[in-house]
Amino acid sequence: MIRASNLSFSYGPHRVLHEINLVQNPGRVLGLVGPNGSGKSTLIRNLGGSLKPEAGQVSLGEKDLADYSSQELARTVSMVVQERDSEPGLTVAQMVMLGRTPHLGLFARPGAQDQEIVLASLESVGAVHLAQRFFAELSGGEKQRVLIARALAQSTPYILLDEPTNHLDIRHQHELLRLVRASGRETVIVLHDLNLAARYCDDVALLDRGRLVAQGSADEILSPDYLEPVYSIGVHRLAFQGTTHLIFEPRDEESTA
Ligand SMILES: Nc1ncnc2c1ncn2[C@@H]1O[C@H](COP(=O)(O)OP(=O)(O)OP(=O)(O)O)[C@@H](O)[C@H]1O
Repeated sequence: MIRASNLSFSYGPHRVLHEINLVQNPGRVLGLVGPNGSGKSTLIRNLGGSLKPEAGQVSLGEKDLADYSSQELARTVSMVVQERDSEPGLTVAQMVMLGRTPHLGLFARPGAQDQEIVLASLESVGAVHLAQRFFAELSGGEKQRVLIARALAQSTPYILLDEPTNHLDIRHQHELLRLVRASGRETVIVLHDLNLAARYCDDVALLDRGRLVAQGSADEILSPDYLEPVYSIGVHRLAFQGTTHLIFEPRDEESTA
């Protein structure tokens, strides 16, 4: 279980998260959704410990995040965030091996088991053929899959993903989210695509301008009542083969229709 209690966060003087109370329940994939700038990336970084709350706290399982050592934290939670600066000169295999670092002793070299885990992680994202390529030279979608493989190789009970489907083609978007669900890890995932959230998240938390508007089952939250005021767009729901699909209608079109 991941829990944020009364979490507030500011960049300098600008408060961007206001007293967030959020729970990822065991075994349930939690999606974070909300318009641009609503605070999703900032929140997920607070949940993973790369940003520290200004007030309130985060706990992973029974333990407060602030009580984890950095190595213990790296064995507990992996994060996939938007890669800004690629590590120069690293091959894909070396990049994924970085995920094993928290499990190696001081000065220890990766062993056969680490190599196997790296290979299995690359296999699971369909990227074995890229193993000897330089990471920096990959396409956006290839890089994204390698970053997921690195997080899987980290073998943590918790995984946090910030827009992991960014850059991926439609088949890889679905494959990736299926894989994340099947990995059985406690998962929080930022998604812009509300239809992907409807299909792959059990629960959804909706953010708007740094505040948590609502949290509940995906079915409850991904509905016109919650989405229309936050996104200022018409929302319709359609059931197709047992899955909810959302159809969006810009307000301008509505008024000119
Ligand atoms: N490093 C930073 N320094 C100052 N302000 C920041 C920084 N990063 C984000 N912000 C601001 O914090 C607010 C929340 O940004 P955040 O990236 O968390 O939103 P988001 O919901 O992930 O947005 P998007 O959907 O556009 O990716 C925004 O107003 C943004 O401008």
